[in-house]
Amino acid sequence: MAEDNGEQELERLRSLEKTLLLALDIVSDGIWDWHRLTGIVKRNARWYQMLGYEPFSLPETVNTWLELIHPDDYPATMAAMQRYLDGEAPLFSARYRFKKADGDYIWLQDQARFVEFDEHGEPVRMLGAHQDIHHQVQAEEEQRQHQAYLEQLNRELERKVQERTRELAEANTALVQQLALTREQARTDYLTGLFNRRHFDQVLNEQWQQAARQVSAIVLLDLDYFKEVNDRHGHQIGDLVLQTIPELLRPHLRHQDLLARWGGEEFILWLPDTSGPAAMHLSERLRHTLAEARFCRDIHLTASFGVAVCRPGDTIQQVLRRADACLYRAKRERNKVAGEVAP
Ligand SMILES: Nc1nc2c(ncn2[C@@H]2O[C@H](COP(=O)(O)OP(=O)(O)OP(=O)(O)O)[C@@H](O)[C@H]2O)c(=O)[nH]1
Repeated sequence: MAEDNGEQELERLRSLEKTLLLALDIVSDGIWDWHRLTGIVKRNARWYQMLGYEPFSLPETVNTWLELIHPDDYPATMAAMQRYLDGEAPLFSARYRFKKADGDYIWLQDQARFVEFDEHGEPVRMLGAHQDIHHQVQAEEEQRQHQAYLEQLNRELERKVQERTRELAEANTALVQQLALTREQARTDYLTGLFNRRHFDQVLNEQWQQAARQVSAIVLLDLDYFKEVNDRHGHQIGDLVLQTIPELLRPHLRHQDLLARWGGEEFILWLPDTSGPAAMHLSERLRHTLAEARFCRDIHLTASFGVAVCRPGDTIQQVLRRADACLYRAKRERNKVAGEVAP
């Protein structure tokens, strides 16, 4: 009776194992079954089919497995197995390339664990399942390459954007510099470096209303007999002399005084917050300075000055006309400062 029960139990277990193997067969592409004591490794027909070998054509040993693993994946696979054997992992799990019958490799996912132990608890049987993940790995690799390509494109784009931004910034700086230069040139007399007549007019117009509330003066300065300098020494020397004028005048001026070339050998000064007598006094100093100066080629030169005071209600033109009239008077004698007769 007891024997019968034992037989039935064995039969039940065999049937259960068959069922489990069938289930494994469904969820995997190949099953391997390693008996530790004999060293035999059984592989099912699907395992051979997956790899393109004739069913059951390879030696049923562990070496068959070891020889078919791609050399590059071998160390990591062995390390995974060692971790499981050492109890560091709950099951053996590794992903590696495996050689097919045609010599190509396919990517496999291999998972296994011990399923039987002897009476001392030592494992005697390991059951494993192979999964063909070749397409999945290929897709992952393609995805990785695509991602790397996109990142490369992105870096390239960023580099180009940076380059373009730098170029634009440089172009912008050059433009700003060019604009500043053009503005500077537009208001500067090219020969003397002084403000030109246009800029003098502009500044005076801008500040006139404010200036009209305080006393100020305009001085016209015209070099005497300058034609003779040109005639005797040539136009280039004449230019040099004209270029020297600002250096001689500037030391006597304040920063708020506006000096400009009015045209030819004529200069103009606007002296804000300056009374008539103060303007006359300054003009005398300037006249004296020019008369004392020695220009190139030991040229002596004098200048005549017309000084007009800005009164409340005056227009610029009125003051300029008066300064011109004074200059006209000074020119009668030359090397002379003429101011307005007090009304
Ligand atoms: N070298 C040079 N000469 C200039 C320039 N602008 C004007 N002149 C000269 O200045 C001279 C002015 O001559 P005039 O108007 O007769 O006056 P002036 O000889 O100074 O005589 P007065 O003003 O009457 O004392 C002319 O010979 C012009 O050619 C310039 O930029 N460079």
